Amino acid sequence: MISINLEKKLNTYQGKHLLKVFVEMETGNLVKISGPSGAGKTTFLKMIAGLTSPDSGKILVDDLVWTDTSANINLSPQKRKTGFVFQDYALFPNMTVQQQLEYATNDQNWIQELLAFARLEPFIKHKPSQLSGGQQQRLAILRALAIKPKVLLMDEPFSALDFKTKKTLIQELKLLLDKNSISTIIVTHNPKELEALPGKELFIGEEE
Ligand SMILES: Nc1ncnc2c1ncn2[C@@H]1O[C@H](COP(=O)(O)OP(=O)(O)OP(=O)(O)O)[C@@H](O)[C@H]1O
Repeated sequence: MISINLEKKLNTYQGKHLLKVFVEMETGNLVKISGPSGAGKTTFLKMIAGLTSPDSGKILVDDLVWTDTSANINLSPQKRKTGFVFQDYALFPNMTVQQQLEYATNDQNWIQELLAFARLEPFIKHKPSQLSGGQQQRLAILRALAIKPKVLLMDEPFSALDFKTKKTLIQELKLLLDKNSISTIIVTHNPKELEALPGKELFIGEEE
């Protein structure tokens, strides 16, 4: 069970805005987060990853406390082991497909399994600029999964892709998540595009 209850005052160009989110999910399930631009969706993911601190709140992951502001607990990003897939992929431009995965894990069997799953084996010697948008996004997902994350966080992962590539990738992601039972939180502008992925939907909107 994962329980996340966080509050943070955001400094937006329209003034202060209170981001307040409560979500509970079974381990291995998926939650889809949507909401208007600037609502704090990315900030919410960053607080889960430990990259930004909340003003108050608690994060519990399988009985382990990641954050508890009342007890002054805030685990480092390394200790949380979250996988983060960014909107712009954030791949290392000078590393090949294989090197990006080896940077994340030493487990060669797991790397081979991931590469086979994403059909990227023929491209292991390629750098990101030599890959299509869909292949780059597959690689970004594989790299996040390579560390065998406790929670996979995805920030608008499909927004840069065309409709057909998006649809194929979402189907692939569904199989991968089902097979490996990975708890996933995915942010989208457009919840409709994630219809094929079963999971709770949560809207982050205006609070104050
Ligand atoms: N550490 C922080 N402290 C206070 N405010 C912040 C912090 N980080 C971001 N913000 C502000 O919070 C607002 C929301 O940003 P965020 O990127 O989380 O929104 P979003 O919902 O992901 O938007 P988009 O859909 O456009 O990506 C922004 O105005 C930003 O300036």
